[in-house]
Amino acid sequence: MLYHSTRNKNEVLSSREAVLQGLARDGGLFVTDDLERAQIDPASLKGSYMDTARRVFSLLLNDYSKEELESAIQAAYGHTFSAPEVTPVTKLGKMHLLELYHGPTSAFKDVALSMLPQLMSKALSGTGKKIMIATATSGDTGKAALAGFKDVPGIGISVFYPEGGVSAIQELQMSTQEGKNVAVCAVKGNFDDAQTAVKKLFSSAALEELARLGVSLSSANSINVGRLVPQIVYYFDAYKQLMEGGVLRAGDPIDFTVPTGNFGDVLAGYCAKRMGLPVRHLVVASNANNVLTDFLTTGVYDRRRDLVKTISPSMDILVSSNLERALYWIDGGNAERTLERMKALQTDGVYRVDAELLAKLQETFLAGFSNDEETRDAIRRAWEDEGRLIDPHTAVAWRAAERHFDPKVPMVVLSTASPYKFCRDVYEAIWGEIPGADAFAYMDALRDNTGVEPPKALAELRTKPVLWDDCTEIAGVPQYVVNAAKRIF
Ligand SMILES: N[C@@H](CCOP(=O)(O)O)C(=O)O
Repeated sequence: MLYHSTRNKNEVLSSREAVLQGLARDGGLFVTDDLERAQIDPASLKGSYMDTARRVFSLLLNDYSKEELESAIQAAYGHTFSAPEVTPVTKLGKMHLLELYHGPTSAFKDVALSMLPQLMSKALSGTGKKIMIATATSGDTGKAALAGFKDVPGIGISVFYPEGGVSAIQELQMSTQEGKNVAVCAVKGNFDDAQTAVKKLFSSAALEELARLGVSLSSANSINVGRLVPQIVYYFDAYKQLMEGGVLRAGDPIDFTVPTGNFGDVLAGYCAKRMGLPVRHLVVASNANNVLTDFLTTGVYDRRRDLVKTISPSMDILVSSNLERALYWIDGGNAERTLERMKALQTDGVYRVDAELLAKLQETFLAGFSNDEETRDAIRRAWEDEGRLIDPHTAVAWRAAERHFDPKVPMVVLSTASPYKFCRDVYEAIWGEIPGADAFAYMDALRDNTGVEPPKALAELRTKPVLWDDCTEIAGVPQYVVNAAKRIF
């Protein structure tokens, strides 16, 4: 399987090269034109999560050897997830919940970020190369990337998160990170600023400075194809679990609702569809930063608005990077038009797609958004009516799913994080404020009121020393990465 940029087809890379490089030189994202050749018959889905992973990886990452993939899969999923199914499907009222938060850092990012370090290490092996990873996070990717890459030989990682723009627990997860090859820094700006700064690194003087140190740059965000591929697995695996549970038969349609920020997770569902999974609709669920709902309704992508801080901070994003891949594919693989749109987004902050392309997008992608009040209401209803404790991002998705639910087609809501990452907002949504309480008092109160135990790694944060309190202006991101590389290598 070969990969090239969404913005031009001239630079062609193998999957291991694309994984190592992260982002194309022209700023585009790596895509393959051969998804339709990578078919998986739903009737053939059986066995464990690792069996499903083997199927998907051997098709999309076929320049890795069978032995390399096997050892990566064992390391990623053999013992790191607390659920035997890795990503179990459970019930939430008349819908299904795909629980993606049983990994080491309690967010769906663990599924891919347990695998990406394996893929990078194997691609690096024997080359003598060193890699510096720069990652922007609105809360979840950062910690999962730090945990995944901690002390991986030949690889360093720096993570940038918006100051005051993540939950207290998310910030502590990152600021207490140990490891000789890591760096964690808040930025004076929002996630979009951080992500733009990281993307610009790939065509900046910092790239040359890193090269002089013998270091190449890469990314652990979902712009890296090595993040996207592992996320395709759980769509197939959810379908398999529903077949095994007698909810559907091979070939029956299925709908998914995905809480969406950078569009990587929902795009993985779209890839699964193109690979033969009978996905009918993918509901794109947003919070008050509803740029995607507007786009999928009107065809106008307009980021010229203020970013709103919400109780679902991981989705506080206005530039959804992976939409670029969806547009490339759905527009028939047209790199020129993708480039034009992305240029317009960069220079004018807006682009429009024509009615034909909008109609094609709407065949698969539906949309819906919730403000914070509606999100709190959904968290409370999930607990009081269904006995399920859900995090704010899952609550946003559940509300959007309710709006698009069709009783004839199973609806799977992606549950992307443990409610304990957002214990204050989750508790307050159900029982109201505890005056003067800190995040851990809310964690305890949530456990006492629900009987649901917090993940051990989150509970242990209360005694961990803070190791990182760096903060930089956005303009300081390149130098921070270079300095981190000098320290690490
Ligand atoms: N929601 C993300 C933002 C980055 O998304 P990614 O999937 O591209 O890494 C986060 O929690 O950091």
